[in-house]
Amino acid sequence: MKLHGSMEIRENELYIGGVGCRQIASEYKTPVYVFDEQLIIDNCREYRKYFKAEENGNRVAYAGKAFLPSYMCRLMKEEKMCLDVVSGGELYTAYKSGFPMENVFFHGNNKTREEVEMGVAYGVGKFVVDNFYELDMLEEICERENKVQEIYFRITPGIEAHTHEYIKTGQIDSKFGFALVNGDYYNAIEKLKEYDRVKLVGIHAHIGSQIFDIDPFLDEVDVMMNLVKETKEKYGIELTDVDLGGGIGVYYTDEDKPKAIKDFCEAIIERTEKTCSEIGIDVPKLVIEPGRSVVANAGSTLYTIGSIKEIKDVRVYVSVDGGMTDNIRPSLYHAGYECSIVNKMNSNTDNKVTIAGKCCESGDILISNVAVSEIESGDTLITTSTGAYGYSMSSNYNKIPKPAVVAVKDGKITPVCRRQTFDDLMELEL
Ligand SMILES: Cc1ncc(COP(=O)(O)O)c(C=O)c1O
Ligand SMILES: N[C@@H](CCCC[NH3+])C(=O)O
Repeated sequence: MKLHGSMEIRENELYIGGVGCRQIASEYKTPVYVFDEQLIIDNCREYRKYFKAEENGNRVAYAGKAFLPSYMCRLMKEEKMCLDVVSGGELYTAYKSGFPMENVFFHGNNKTREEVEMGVAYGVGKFVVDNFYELDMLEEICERENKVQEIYFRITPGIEAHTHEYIKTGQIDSKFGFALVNGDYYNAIEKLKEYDRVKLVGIHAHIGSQIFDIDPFLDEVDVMMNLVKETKEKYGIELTDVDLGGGIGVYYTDEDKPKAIKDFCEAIIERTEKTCSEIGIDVPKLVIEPGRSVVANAGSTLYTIGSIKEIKDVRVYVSVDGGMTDNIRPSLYHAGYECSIVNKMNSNTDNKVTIAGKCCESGDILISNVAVSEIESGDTLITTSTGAYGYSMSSNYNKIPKPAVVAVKDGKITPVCRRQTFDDLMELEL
């Protein structure tokens, strides 16, 4: 198992942020998500530095869909990050946490009237407008509220990225954005002539998630810069901002070969400058929206092992006290993970087992055929890289309460979210 960020082994036991994993498990019970705060901070600083946030005024917007308790909103504010939100719930969390609303990008392919009204009332920096329905509604609400709203158009650039079918977004057949091929982007620009409350200042695209190859991002840069030029020439509209979305892949298992944040940012900036100079336009302000690459490796999940079932000549099922309710990604995307027993870090064997969850679904398998040390019931198992799309996609299937979340740094544990109780699960019932 690869050690990320501040992880270290002391006398055969795994420590994160200077805290022993057994201590966390015993104080907070299991399952529990553990976040390495310093690693989140380091990732944000790396992004801001190499994306030239200070130097060029480019912006790095953390994609809150990956993990957004108010703890993250506060941390992102401290780290001078912007925020990408996609729903009223995320927007509300940011607002209540005191996140500066002018640094919020409001996404979503079907924002409701209530959400659009909320965004306008809170004063979000940019609406990333996805479709004609939203554009009309936003103009009408801004007119009523006597406000002017800066917007980006989300476009579908027609770029195929190599990633799981469910997390591709940039291809032509997509529910997101105004397509270029069918002329919808140009029709949307024409529509702006009738409107004076929405002000188009930029374009946005997002080609998918968990992408390792930089080339599709560079193709995206070219499409976007050419569109900036065309929009100016055809319509006289000066687009000052280009938002390239998120999607940079991370390490889950040794099959994944991610690019360093530095290399990714430098390649994007270099290509933008080159293309802009070739086609003769000013370099716009760039925005990127990383989610996974900010928090995935910083998060881990601790479980307690219960039943161990050996089916001779077939498989050994090792069941934990969580599963698809706290990590849906293996069932949904066949995502791979690594694991270890937290107090047997130096004693791995070749014995292969399958780590199963406790849900009433045969597909509730967290990791298949993984080699771990000798396992006993009661051991604490860690799965790493669960920081992105783990807690945020968790559910109460089988009426299983959501785990607690803690952050660790410099030997201290900070509670982030409390564990749900059975009473919480009945709270909505009338
Ligand atoms: C519009 C948009 N921006 C940013 C992201 C964040 O992507 P990732 O977590 O892969 O960096 C996503 C999710 O794929 C997205 O849909
Ligand atoms: N939730 C997905 C990624 C979707 C990204 C959001 N557009 C995952 O866990 O990989």
